[in-house]
Amino acid sequence: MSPFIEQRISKYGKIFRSQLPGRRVIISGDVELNRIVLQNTGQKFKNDWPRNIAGLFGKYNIALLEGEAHRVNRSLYVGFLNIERMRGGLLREVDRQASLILDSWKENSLVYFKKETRKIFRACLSTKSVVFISQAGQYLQFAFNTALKFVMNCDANNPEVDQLRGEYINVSKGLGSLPLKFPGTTYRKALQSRSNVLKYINQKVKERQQQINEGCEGNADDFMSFLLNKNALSEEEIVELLFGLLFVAHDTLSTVIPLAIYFLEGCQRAVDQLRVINETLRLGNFVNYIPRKVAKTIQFKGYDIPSGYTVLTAVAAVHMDPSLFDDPQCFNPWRWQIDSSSPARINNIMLFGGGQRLCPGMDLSKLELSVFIHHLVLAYVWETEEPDPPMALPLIHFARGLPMKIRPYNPSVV
Ligand code: HEM
Repeated sequence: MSPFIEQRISKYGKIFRSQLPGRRVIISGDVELNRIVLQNTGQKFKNDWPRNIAGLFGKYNIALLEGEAHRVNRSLYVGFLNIERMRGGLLREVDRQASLILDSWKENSLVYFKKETRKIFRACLSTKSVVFISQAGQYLQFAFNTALKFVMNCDANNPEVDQLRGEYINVSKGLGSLPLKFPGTTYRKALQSRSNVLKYINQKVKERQQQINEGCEGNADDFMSFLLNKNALSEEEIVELLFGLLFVAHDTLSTVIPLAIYFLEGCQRAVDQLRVINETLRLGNFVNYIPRKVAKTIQFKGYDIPSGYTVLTAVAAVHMDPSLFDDPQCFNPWRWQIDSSSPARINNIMLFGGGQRLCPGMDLSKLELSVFIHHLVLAYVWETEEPDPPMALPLIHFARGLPMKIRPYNPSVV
């Protein structure tokens, strides 16, 4: 078993209550309880958000909103990321961005993401921080550029894009740091970067609002125009919403794409059939657990689940549960085939949460992942240069940036 998979299993039991005084938390790796909790409660542990996350996300972030404010924000996300837009402009954009990245890979070259990343982010990162983001490299570029286009119609060749991406990397590092605001701390840098990005977006929103007022908006089918034309939120809320969407839309996918590539290596049948998305999401366990506040006391399998407690639905434990998935440590995309005798069931996959808070980016994520992998397997054959398994500390990263040797795919040779 790879250390990555071991890490994801060993952290969780089935159901247990935190023994620490004052911590009203139940951690659950039980599929049934997690399904009940995710489907029936939308409430999060609002006031208990770790301070670094609350500070960096801001008070208008959808994950921190409750009640009516959450409903309004969520309906805007869902309204924008609809199926027509996905099939039309979004699919074209994802396709274009994936081709741009993959066309730039040269015959027999070693795609060493750490180096690429160093080049891209030289201006804003220390050597130490390169290790942190090294897994992302070109995937980060792909996911970020795609997101930037549909969030605020900004092109990758815009000179401000590299700078903006660097600022977001700082924000991402801040999420995993201690909330210390002393000069030089990771958290302080992250707050500064958040404020730089907000200033940038604010400026763009003002420019766009003016264009709309003057009737010369052009045909930008992006989230910014969508929000401004809806007139449902204040300018401050719009800026925060754009900041949040840009973050979540690239931070997630730039990690999940290299996970798919990692699991696919040495699994030629899977590459041929490309039924890998569900299996990558199950085994990659990008999200550890999803929190919900218990609304009403219940008894469950001999456990008291008291009102007011937080249940951490340990979705990774469900995904690795041998009673739900045969040989759960094994990357086996065929378990998802309809005629498979294996008990894999799509509703046992909880990576995107559920109920009132089900991830609105779920379909877009699967689209981006599929299109990128589709272009990759049609254009190239790859092997990793040396073992570089993913590690979760707790954010997932590849220590060496998953260096790969690639050559063009030639069906008559392979
Ligand atoms: C593989 C990629 C992704 C994974 C694994 C993922 C996972 C999740 C999870 C677990 C939640 C919490 C759901 C809950 O509380 O029940 C969530 C929420 C959310 N996600 Fe994603 N996500 C991904 C990509 C995206 C993308 C690409 C977007 C935007 C385009 C996005 C936008 C959101 C938003 C706005 C929420 C908050 C929903 C709410 O609180 O109502 N996600 N995501």
